[in-house]
Amino acid sequence: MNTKQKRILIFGAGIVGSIYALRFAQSGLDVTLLARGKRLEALQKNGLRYNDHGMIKQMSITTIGKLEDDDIYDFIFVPVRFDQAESALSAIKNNRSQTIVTLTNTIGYESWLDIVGDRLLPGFPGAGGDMKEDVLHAQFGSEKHQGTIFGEINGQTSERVKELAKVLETAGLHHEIQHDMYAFHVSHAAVAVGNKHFYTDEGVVDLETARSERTLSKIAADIKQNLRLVELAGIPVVPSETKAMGELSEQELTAMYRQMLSNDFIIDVMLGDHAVSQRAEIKLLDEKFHEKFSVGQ
Ligand SMILES: NC(=O)C1=CN([C@@H]2O[C@H](COP(=O)(O)OP(=O)(O)OC[C@H]3O[C@@H](n4cnc5c(N)ncnc54)[C@H](OP(=O)(O)O)[C@@H]3O)[C@@H](O)[C@H]2O)C=CC1
Ligand SMILES: CC(C)(CO)C(=O)C(=O)O
Repeated sequence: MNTKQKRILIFGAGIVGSIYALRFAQSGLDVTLLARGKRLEALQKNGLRYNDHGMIKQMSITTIGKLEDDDIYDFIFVPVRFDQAESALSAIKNNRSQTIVTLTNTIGYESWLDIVGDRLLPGFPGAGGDMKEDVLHAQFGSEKHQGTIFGEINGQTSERVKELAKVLETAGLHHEIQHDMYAFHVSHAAVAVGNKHFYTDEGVVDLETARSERTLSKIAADIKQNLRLVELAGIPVVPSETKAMGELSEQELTAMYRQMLSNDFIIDVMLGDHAVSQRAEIKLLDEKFHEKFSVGQ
């Protein structure tokens, strides 16, 4: 079957889901977007609105609010937050599609496998951004290692892995087939949970506080400690860019984050409107990471 004839569902219309849906639709792929609540209403009323180099544009994309069991897709992408993944997968469980690609932070697959079995193909998004008043502000990573990362849990290059690579190629997207997805996810989470220091009980700290020595030195210390815990558990830190972060001094990591926080796009990703709603994900990921990898476990 031609790649453009493959049916693709994006289950979840947040930032990552919207940007993949947009790119797939722009590339002529057969994509459907599942949304809920106010986001569903907005998509049905205005289409998918997005920022393109300062101009607000709109794309019409087939949007649904409910997935029927016999509505079968070649790939269902699940770009939801870690704290939402189990309920999203449970909502897909009875659908008869065979491949469910998660684009979600995680530190393991046990509960997901319990829900959808070996239909699970874990991945990680190669895109990021923010959503402001229902307008998507996002972009894909510009390097291969920042592309869409995916792979079978057993590391094999299965037919569906090859087919997914073709879909991403058709959409002109960087991607990397990862043979140790678990190591990738755990390594990535070890770094991502450092962002907990950007949160307060009310929301997100301001830019000045985020860039302060006090905040960044806590993030740097956590990242080093977390990556050490991953290695102590006998898990390789991947990719090499993440491993290299663990080898930097705390001062170097602090300087790296300060530099990142001088880029408007990264400021939006880490401290923008969406970061506020991501608090629950980072908190849960941090808790689960430390339950699993604390010294002595
Ligand atoms: N945004 C970014 O810059 C980056 C994100 N990531 C990771 O990618 C993953 C996805 O993130 P992101 O797109 O930002 O998250 P969002 O919160 O923007 O999107 C998740 C979307 O999924 C919807 N959703 C969740 N569960 C269901 C369900 N059961 N039924 C229907 N819709 C559902 C949510 O709806 P509702 O709002 O109603 O809950 C929301 O629209 C996360 O793990 C994140 O850490 C990784 C790198 C960068
Ligand atoms: C940067 C962060 C924490 C925010 O979206 C993220 O989700 C990630 O890279 O894993």
